[in-house]
Amino acid sequence: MKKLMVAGGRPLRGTVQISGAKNSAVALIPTAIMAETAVTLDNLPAISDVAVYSNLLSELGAVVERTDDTMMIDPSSLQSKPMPNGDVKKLRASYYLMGALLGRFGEATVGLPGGCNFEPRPIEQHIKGFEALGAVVTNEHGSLKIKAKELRGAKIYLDLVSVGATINIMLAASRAKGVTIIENAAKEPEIIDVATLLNSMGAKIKGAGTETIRIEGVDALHGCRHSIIPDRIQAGTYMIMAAATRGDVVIDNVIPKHMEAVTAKLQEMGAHIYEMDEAIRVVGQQEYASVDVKALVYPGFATDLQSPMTTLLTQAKGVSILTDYVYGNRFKHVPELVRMGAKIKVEGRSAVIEGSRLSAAKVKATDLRAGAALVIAGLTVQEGVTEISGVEYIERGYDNIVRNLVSLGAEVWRE
Ligand SMILES: CC(=O)N[C@H]1[C@@H](OP(=O)(O)OP(=O)(O)OC[C@H]2O[C@@H](n3ccc(=O)[nH]c3=O)[C@H](O)[C@@H]2O)O[C@H](CO)[C@@H](O)[C@@H]1O
Ligand SMILES: C=C(OP(=O)(O)O)C(=O)O
Repeated sequence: MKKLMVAGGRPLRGTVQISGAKNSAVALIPTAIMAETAVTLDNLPAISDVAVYSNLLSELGAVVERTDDTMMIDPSSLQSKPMPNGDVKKLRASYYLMGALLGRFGEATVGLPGGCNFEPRPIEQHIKGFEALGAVVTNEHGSLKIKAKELRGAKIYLDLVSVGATINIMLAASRAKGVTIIENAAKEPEIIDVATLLNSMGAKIKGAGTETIRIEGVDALHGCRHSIIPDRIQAGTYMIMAAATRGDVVIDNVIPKHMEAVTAKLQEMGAHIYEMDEAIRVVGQQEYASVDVKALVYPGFATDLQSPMTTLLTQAKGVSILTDYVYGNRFKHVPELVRMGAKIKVEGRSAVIEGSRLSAAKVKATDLRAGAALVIAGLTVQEGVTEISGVEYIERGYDNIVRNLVSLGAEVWRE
């Protein structure tokens, strides 16, 4: 089993380049299969979720060519075949194959998704959307079989704000007859990124990034070239790392607007932040004030940064309360941080975090962002080496994390 070793006590200094966004990439790759000609994606992150998705597309018969951070997807000979098991279970975003295959072929059979399972993550809103568009959905031995004689536009009011459901409905509705309106849609930047690609492919989508999205179905979609937006969660993680190690880091290739909730919280704690056009500099301080954080849907503080933020809050004076309104049980990092000396209690959907000194320990990442939280903890420890297992989770979403941290002066290696 691979392990990540972190010898802490060194302030991070220098510049880190942020790759394209995982949550965009894993939606844009399946979106590409709706075209009749090749789609090229630039600024692709080097993460395992992307590698797994590339295998899924090859399995379906697409030609996929990858060079550096570019992926060419030629889906002209792709077919809709059942994908009940195997790689679909390795990542959450395999659910986008449902909307993409349904849109292009009128049918899809896809196993229920895997990914980070920090709590049950139902997808009934996706199903409600497919059904509203005229599909019949059945669950057969853990796979969803989705079939439509004809997809028809519909008005769909989501019961809750869901990134996955919003994108999945956008995908299928792009090829439906007539107009679909999604109300109470998610507003995450990744949704705008998917709508931008779809529109470049010939779709007619308006309102992505607002709570009402209007999709006018079209008869066919074609290939194009698209550059993926920067990963705001990786960027936020490096911002938190810079603050936690009392370092001075320029986080480059970011959209500062996407980072506002993190920037505001770090400033409230006392960190100094300088925004540039496409970069953010974080200058850490020796002392931090405790703050309360509420993880919410965008533009609120991202739930995906909740675990990294938990670690930073152990470095503040006094008691901070961090509440996750998106995933109320996303606290698997807490017992591991407690092993490292953190004083944290979970109460309902909140973590109550008291400032404390962390020490090196053997800990286990059980999901992607829990892994990031442990890396940050390891970096803040003054003496000793923190040994983190479960590295495969971290590799799902952090592009070249070891190389990046080493270039910022950290002592981090794989074993
Ligand atoms: C691949 C990807 O982009 N993953 C992101 C996406 O996940 P994902 O798209 O799975 O998350 P959603 O936005 O759908 O989930 C938000 C909340 O709604 C609930 N829900 C969602 C759908 C549904 O049908 N029923 C239901 O109850 C979920 O359990 C959760 O409590 O958004 C999450 C919230 O920002 C992020 O943490 C994930 O990193
Ligand atoms: C939860 C996450 O990813 P996924 O939805 O792909 O499991 C994440 O990126 O933090």
